[in-house]
Amino acid sequence: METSGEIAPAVESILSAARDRGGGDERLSVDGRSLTAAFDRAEDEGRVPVIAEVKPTSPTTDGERTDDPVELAGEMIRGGAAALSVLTEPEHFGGSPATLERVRAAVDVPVLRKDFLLYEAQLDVVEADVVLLIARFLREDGTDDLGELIAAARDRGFQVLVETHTEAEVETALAAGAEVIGINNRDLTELAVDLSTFETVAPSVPEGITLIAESGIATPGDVTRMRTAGADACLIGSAIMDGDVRQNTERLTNL
Ligand SMILES: O=C(O)c1ccccc1NCC(=O)[C@H](O)[C@H](O)COP(=O)(O)O
Repeated sequence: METSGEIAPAVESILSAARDRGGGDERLSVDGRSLTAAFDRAEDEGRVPVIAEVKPTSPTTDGERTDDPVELAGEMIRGGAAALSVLTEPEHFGGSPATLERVRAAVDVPVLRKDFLLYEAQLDVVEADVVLLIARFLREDGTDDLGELIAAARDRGFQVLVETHTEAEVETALAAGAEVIGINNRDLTELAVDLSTFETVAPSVPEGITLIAESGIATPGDVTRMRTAGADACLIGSAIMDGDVRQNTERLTNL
C-alpha cells in the first residue's frame, strides 16, 4: 500500500492492521435505524444531537477503560446521546465486532461502526446502522474506491458517514455520493486536535448534507462552537469516556 510520509506512525500502523484484517463470510443485509431521524428526535426534545463513542482506548489515550461497554452505552443513552459510535478496531482502540453486536442489541438508537474499512468484504463483518468510511484512507493503493464502497454499503442497508479533513476531501466525498459527512478535527500527521479545522472546512459542505463535527470536542463551549460553525451533530469520544459517562454526556447534550 502506498502511504504518505504525512501520516503519523500510529496511523500507518492502524492502516497496516486494517489491510490485514479479513472480511465477513456472508454478505450482510441490515435493517438500519435512521441517523437523521435520531438527530431530529434529539433536537425536538431539546438536546444537542451527540453521537457518543464507546472508545476503550486509542493511540492518544493513556490506559484503557475496561467497564462493560453495554453498561457504558446505557449510561450514554441515559445522558441524552442521540446515537452511539462503537470502535470495532481491536489493536489500537480495544474494540471488537462482538462489542458492537452486544451494544446494538441492548439499545434502540442508531449505532455507528467506527473502524478503518478498506475493502468491500470488511463491510460484512458485523451489522451496524452506520459505517464510517475515511476519504483519506480510501485513496491509498490497493483499497477499494470510495464511491464503490459507499454504494456497496448502501446495497447492504448501511447508512454511510464519510470522514474528511480538508475541503478537497469534502469535494471527493460529494463526488462519491456522500450524504452524511464528518469533518475530523484530529489531524493525521501529529494526531493533534484543532477545532478550527471544522470551522475552516464546514463552509465547503452544501446545505442538505448532514454534517458531523468529530474529535476534540470536550466542553459545552466546544459543542456550541461546532454548532455555530454548522454542525448538525457532534461525535464525542474521550470527553465522554473520561470519568462519569452519564454526567459527561448530559453536560454535552443539555446546553
Ligand atoms: O482517537 C485517536 O487517538 C485516534 C488516533 C488515530 C486515528 C484516529 C483516532 N481517533 C478516531 C476518531 O475519529 C475519534 O475516536 C472520534 O472522532 C472521537 O474523538 P474524541 O472525542 O477526540 O475522542
